[in-house]
Amino acid sequence: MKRKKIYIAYTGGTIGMKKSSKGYIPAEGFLTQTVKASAEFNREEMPLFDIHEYCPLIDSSDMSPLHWQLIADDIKQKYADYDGFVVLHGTDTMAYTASALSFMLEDLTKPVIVTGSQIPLSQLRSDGQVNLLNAMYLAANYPIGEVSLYFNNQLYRGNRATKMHADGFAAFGSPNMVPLAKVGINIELVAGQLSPSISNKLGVTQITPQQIAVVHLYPGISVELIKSMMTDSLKALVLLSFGVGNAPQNKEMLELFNNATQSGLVIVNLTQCLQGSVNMGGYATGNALLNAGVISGYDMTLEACLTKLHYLLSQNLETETIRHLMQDNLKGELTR
Ligand SMILES: NC(=O)C[C@H](N)C(=O)O
Repeated sequence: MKRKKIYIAYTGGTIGMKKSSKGYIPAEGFLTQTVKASAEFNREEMPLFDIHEYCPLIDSSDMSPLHWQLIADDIKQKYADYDGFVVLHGTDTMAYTASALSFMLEDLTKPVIVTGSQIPLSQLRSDGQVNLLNAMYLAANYPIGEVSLYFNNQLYRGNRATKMHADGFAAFGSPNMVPLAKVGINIELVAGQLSPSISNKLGVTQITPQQIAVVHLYPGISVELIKSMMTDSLKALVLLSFGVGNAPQNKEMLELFNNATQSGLVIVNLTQCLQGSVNMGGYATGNALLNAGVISGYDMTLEACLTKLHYLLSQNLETETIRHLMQDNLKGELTR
């Protein structure tokens, strides 16, 4: 059988880093040489691959929407030449990039798997080798036509994943959705669907950086503080509320939200809880937000919500359309 071809977009992250006097920093050429020289990656059962090393390689804390655009455009340019794509990325903002790509890549039928590691390949006990090897293997043999995130034996939907552990190998979870696949002695497809037909056509929606505020409510939070964030250039505000979407019944705050939504600000209600969904009909404290024009983010992760807002706000859509689409399931990012 013809060996599949995988394109590896290597953007940076711990996986290819080396020690320096200031801590780990990206090391040019190191990962590419290591992987190319490794017998394991070149076994017959493995796909053929090309690695495109980005310049400069970055720690993912330095990622921005401009980088999401670079990665999406890169995949589009190479789309017809490869069977699948692996994006090597730092773990810190990996879930944001995976979510952003899931919205930006339109009519995707080939697998795009984002992965990385907690310990660099250059160090003892690195998780980089298994993560990359499995991601490449899955991209070649389990063509799930969506953006996913592979880490520690689990393949998650990209826009459902979130970083859960700062220093453990099980760095990611998907609190509101079962994984697409589990990797053990056998590979088990759970929610993942193999692409019924593969096409070489791919669309990319251009995104631009947007002014979006995130307010994490806490008992006694000052309304003045929230007000200070609501400048004229603000396009959207994500409210991280209590429980099923509740907020203090503070008249001044509700008035502030009401006036803001009436003048076109998109306010999305997400729960601070890691699992479960917003239901503003559950309590009077949530209902008051609904009456102030706040919309539900259902069970989206913050990463999915923020990147979806970037995606929609970049498209010259009417505010009402954005509000409507924010509450629709566009790429499997929410359950309703
Ligand atoms: N494990 C990692 O990759 C963390 C690193 N700081 C990054 O996100 O680039």
